[in-house]
Amino acid sequence: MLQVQQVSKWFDQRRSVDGIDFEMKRGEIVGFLGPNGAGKTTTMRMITGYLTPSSGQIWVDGLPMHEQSRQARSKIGYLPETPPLYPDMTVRSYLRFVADLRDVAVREQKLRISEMIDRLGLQGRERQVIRSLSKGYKQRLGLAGAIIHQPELLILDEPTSGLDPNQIMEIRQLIRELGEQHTVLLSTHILPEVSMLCNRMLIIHEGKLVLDRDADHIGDFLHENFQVQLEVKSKPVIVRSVLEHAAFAHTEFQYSDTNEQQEQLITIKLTGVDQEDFRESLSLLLANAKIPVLEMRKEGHSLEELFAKLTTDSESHLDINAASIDRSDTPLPKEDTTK
Ligand SMILES: Nc1ncnc2c1ncn2[C@@H]1O[C@H](COP(=O)(O)OP(=O)(O)OP(=O)(O)O)[C@@H](O)[C@H]1O
Repeated sequence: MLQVQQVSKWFDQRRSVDGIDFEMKRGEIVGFLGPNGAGKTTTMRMITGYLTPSSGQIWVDGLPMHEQSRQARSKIGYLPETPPLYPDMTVRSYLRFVADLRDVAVREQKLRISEMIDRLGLQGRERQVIRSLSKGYKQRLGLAGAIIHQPELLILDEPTSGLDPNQIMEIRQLIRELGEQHTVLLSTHILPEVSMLCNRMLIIHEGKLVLDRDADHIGDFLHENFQVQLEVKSKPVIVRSVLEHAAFAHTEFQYSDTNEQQEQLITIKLTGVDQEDFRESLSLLLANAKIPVLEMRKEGHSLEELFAKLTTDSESHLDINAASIDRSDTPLPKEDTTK
């Protein structure tokens, strides 16, 4: 669906994107991660034809962007970080305007606009002026505008940035639904967002692609053992006696009252002996011992951890050059934790 071949972009004397090379297959939802200024937006703008690469080539569904830009662009829907909305237009008039711009046949426009309004949950707001929409609804409208011409490839630049938690959940759900019909490339700063929405992740750092990997295997990449944060209400002495003999994890306890016989809130960090999920064994163990669990949370990996690993450890087990990206879908060998 998309081929990005050795693409670079120079601004004045500075190279912002440096030899990026990747492909996307039809139906994939790919997360594009990177810190501020890494080159995500610049890469996305080149893919959408808004910027011309200084070198390298881009192909969309077999169409070369450098030769058949108009046809290639017709296959793409693009939602920039700030959607290009006109505040004085109404929702419906904006969609009609974008439909015209995107060459949707006049006879089809009415039906297509109604479809967008239904699909993006904009019912009842057709006549509302854009400036009075909430940020979440503006984002829905931006998405509607991005897909009104039925593109095969959808490029979303930080689609949840600046939204409140409820709006974030709603937009993520919409992206999941859009992913059923479109190939999607979405940029984000949020690592869990990639695990939630994407089946693959690309990481860009200082203009170079440093990781291209199946989204399920980020934990494997970090060589991290499974971790759980637990909150229970009990006597520390009881919880210790139950958990300290558990073979699957090591424990770290935190509680305020030093009297071990005093019932209290106890926070426990459990680190597995390997990457296996031990939550089921843990629940059974606690249930058998009649220890009330107030919260059990799987610990995630932060993007900061991942970047730290990529940039500081890169020499030891990851080649940071775009030419030798690790594109393995199989877990890397486990780290020897006995050392
Ligand atoms: N039009 C431009 N002229 C000059 N430099 C630019 C231009 N556009 C981007 N850059 C520079 O290119 C680099 C990459 O910027 P880009 O916006 O692509 O990063 P990003 O990963 O999208 O960052 P963010 O997450 O902050 O949006 C930055 O150093 C930026 O200053």
